[in-house]
Amino acid sequence: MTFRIGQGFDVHAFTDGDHVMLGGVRVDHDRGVDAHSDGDVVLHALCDAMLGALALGDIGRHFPPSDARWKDADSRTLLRHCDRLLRERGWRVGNADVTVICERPKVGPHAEAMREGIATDLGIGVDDVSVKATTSERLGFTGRGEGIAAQAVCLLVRS
Ligand SMILES: Nc1ccn([C@@H]2O[C@H](COP(=O)(O)O)[C@@H](O)[C@H]2O)c(=O)n1
Ligand SMILES: C[C@@]1(CO)OP(=O)(O)OP(=O)(O)OC[C@H]1O
Repeated sequence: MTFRIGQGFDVHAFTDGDHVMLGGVRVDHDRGVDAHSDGDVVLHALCDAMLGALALGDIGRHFPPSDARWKDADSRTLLRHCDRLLRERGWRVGNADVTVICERPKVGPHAEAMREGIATDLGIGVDDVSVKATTSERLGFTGRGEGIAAQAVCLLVRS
């Protein structure tokens, strides 16, 4: 088999705080997110896409919320762990595409920094990583500003 495809989705509720972690980048905001780790929806969705591509389960299986090791964990650590799992099996991410869904914060000004960090962690080119954003036109939980969501797809190729 030459290719594998995976998709991932993650949500975190907003809570009190002054920043959110998105794609490994600290983004100043008037809310934080409720999470066991740093609550980075971009990296969690991407990890799930990578794991899903090889039918390796999900991040809750690999990094259980019941495990104190992942308390306040930097999600870049989780991403690099998932990358190792793929590479041990002879695969790497060919390209990945992530969409963040929220009214605020604005993601666009931070998208390049996210792409660069993700590309570094995955050992691939920045042109192989896409980070985009959309509002949900004020509809639903993201539209009401109750939480933030991200979805990701990735293609795996033989390393
Ligand atoms: N959190 C967000 C949401 C959107 N953007 C950028 O704004 C554009 C327009 O959003 P619509 O939901 O009205 O389509 C979108 O294409 C993004 O470029 C953003 O940066 N951060
Ligand atoms: C990342 C983990 C780590 O314990 O916890 P959370 O930060 O709460 O994030 P979630 O997206 O719910 O994924 C589950 C866990 O693997």
